[in-house]
Amino acid sequence: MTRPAPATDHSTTAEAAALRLTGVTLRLGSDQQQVTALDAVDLAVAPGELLAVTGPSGSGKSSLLAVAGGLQNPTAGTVHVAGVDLTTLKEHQRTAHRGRHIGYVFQHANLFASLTAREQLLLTAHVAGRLDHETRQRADELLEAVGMAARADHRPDRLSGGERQRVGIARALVLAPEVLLVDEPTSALDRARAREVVDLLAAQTRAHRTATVMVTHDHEILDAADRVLTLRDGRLT
Ligand SMILES: Nc1ncnc2c1ncn2[C@@H]1O[C@H](COP(=O)(O)OP(=O)(O)OP(=O)(O)O)[C@@H](O)[C@H]1O
Repeated sequence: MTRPAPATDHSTTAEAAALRLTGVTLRLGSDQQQVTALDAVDLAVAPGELLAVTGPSGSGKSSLLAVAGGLQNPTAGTVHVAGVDLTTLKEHQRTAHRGRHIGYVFQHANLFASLTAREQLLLTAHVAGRLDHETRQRADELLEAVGMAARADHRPDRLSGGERQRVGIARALVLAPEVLLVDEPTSALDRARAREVVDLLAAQTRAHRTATVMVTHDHEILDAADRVLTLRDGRLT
């Protein structure tokens, strides 16, 4: 399955954005001790764009991913993923929409110990009810693309940290999501592996035209992003 060439123009009109947050505020905690984790955030990410979001500890980075991924409903504002406002959906509809349109890459790859690299991808497809010929083929293509074809039958205990992270990236892409949310992908890796992983993320973002948001503390990888935004006290600048 080939998609059109990546857009070079990342100007994110409402229509073009695969992910769009408008006026998103998230308040957490009790009435007495309320924290504004996100404060009137507006954000639009286009297909094929890698956006890096950085910011100090407690600035709202995890909250941003949780809201963008539909894991947390904002106190105010709208969150459009692939044209649908997640905040208007019922819980089961949101879960279904999330599964269909959003891929996640975590800080640690979070692979199943008993499954091979290929099986990690196939399980994701199976859970989504999409373990068909096309998806199996896509899984093999992705393992090839992330340089893991030769180790597709290895379990995680026989893979390095960087290799596990590569499998995690391939797994996040197996259902061809429009939006890819990435949480500190390099924090467990040495410099060389971190560079490989972020370059791979950038390449896959372009190849698969995902709108990718990567939260990171790691300033050395920011050059791989098309755009860098900073969160401070829940405000995005
Ligand atoms: N469940 C919660 N209840 C109350 N406050 C919370 C809760 N979760 C997070 N917060 C607060 O919301 C703010 C944003 O937290 P968040 O975890 O999004 O920041 P972060 O930038 O991801 O931090 P880090 O880089 O340390 O992971 C912080 O002030 C945090 O203390």
